[in-house]
Amino acid sequence: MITRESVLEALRHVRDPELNRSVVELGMVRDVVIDGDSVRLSVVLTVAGCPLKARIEEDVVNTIKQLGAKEVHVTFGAMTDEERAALAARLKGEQAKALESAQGSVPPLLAPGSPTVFIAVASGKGGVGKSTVAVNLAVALARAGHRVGLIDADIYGFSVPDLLGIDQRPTVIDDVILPVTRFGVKVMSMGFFVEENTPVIWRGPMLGKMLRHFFSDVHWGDLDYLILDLPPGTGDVALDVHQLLPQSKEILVTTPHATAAFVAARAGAMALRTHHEILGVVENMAYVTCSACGHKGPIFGQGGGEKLARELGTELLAQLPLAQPPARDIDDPDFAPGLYPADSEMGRLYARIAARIDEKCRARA
Ligand SMILES: Nc1ncnc2c1ncn2[C@@H]1O[C@H](COP(=O)(O)OP(=O)(O)OP(=O)(O)O)[C@@H](O)[C@H]1O
Repeated sequence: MITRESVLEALRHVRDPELNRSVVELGMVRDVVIDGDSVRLSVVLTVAGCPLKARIEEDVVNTIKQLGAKEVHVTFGAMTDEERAALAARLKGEQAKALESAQGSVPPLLAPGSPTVFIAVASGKGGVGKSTVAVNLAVALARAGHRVGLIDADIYGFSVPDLLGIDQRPTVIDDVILPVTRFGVKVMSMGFFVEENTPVIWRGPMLGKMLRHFFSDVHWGDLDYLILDLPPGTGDVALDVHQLLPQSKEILVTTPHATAAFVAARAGAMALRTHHEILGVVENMAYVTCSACGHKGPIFGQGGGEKLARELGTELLAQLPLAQPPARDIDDPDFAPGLYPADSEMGRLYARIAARIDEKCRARA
């Protein structure tokens, strides 16, 4: 027999996709009324117009039907301002607990004992594919079952939302920001907070502050990896990230051209000075594969990645070909202009990089 208690018990397993908490635990399930094999209830969302409403409804209905209910009627409402403030305070409290023993300005997730591995993706100059590597690496780690976050720290030149095809904005509960989840990766970008394509004209200190907010005010939940797409070069923001994340590891992206590798070496030298462990070098746009005969020919020079890895005393993680993600219907909800499918050659190369990185990080842990 279906009872109010059995419904609530079953719904404990339904999670709010953004907060990754049980909808019952979050106090979202109200007014459960049972009438034979018909169940009525209301679900209060954190914010009206929550983009994940349809998914929550589907999960709630399916779960209750599994109890044997023939009809399930769900009505939706939104939390009151007071309820939302209380929830935000609770989320902040949890975040604060994780940093109880953190010192100074060390961000929450870096509290001693936190298992999250930070990986900054850096390059000497722009346009070498740093953001593409950051995005595809993050998704490859998520595809392998890891819990992954991605911060677009390239504040002036944010491109992560575009590469991942994100047009959604993050949900904000009072002053707590919930990252946007796409392809299993929790994403935060400056691009979410500026008007369509307007230039960011903030100066260094404000940018540093923004980054700190990305750590302290974003509800990341538990993460295995947090990937940071750094701005190119060795400017203020990159330096800020280095200081902000003393335990971060680093990946350097370069093209095979000797000049690109020379410039990338400067970014690498900064990582070494700030005692960041360099996990390896990714040489991007290393060659083109002839579609007729399969021959792999260099196009932007040769040897830059290997030379850079040698100079920095690290390994060359991969040489990636010049290849665009396959064109897809732009209205396809799974379309992401900068993401390579898991079953493509590039997808497999990224899976290999992710596995190697995981192996290295685990070995250290
Ligand atoms: N291996 C590749 N093959 C073909 N195109 C690529 C490859 N890697 C990146 N690109 C393309 O090159 C362009 C620049 O890539 P991306 O934005 O990732 O570079 P970036 O180094 O992050 O640049 P910036 O720092 O200026 O943002 C994009 O259009 C991207 O789709």
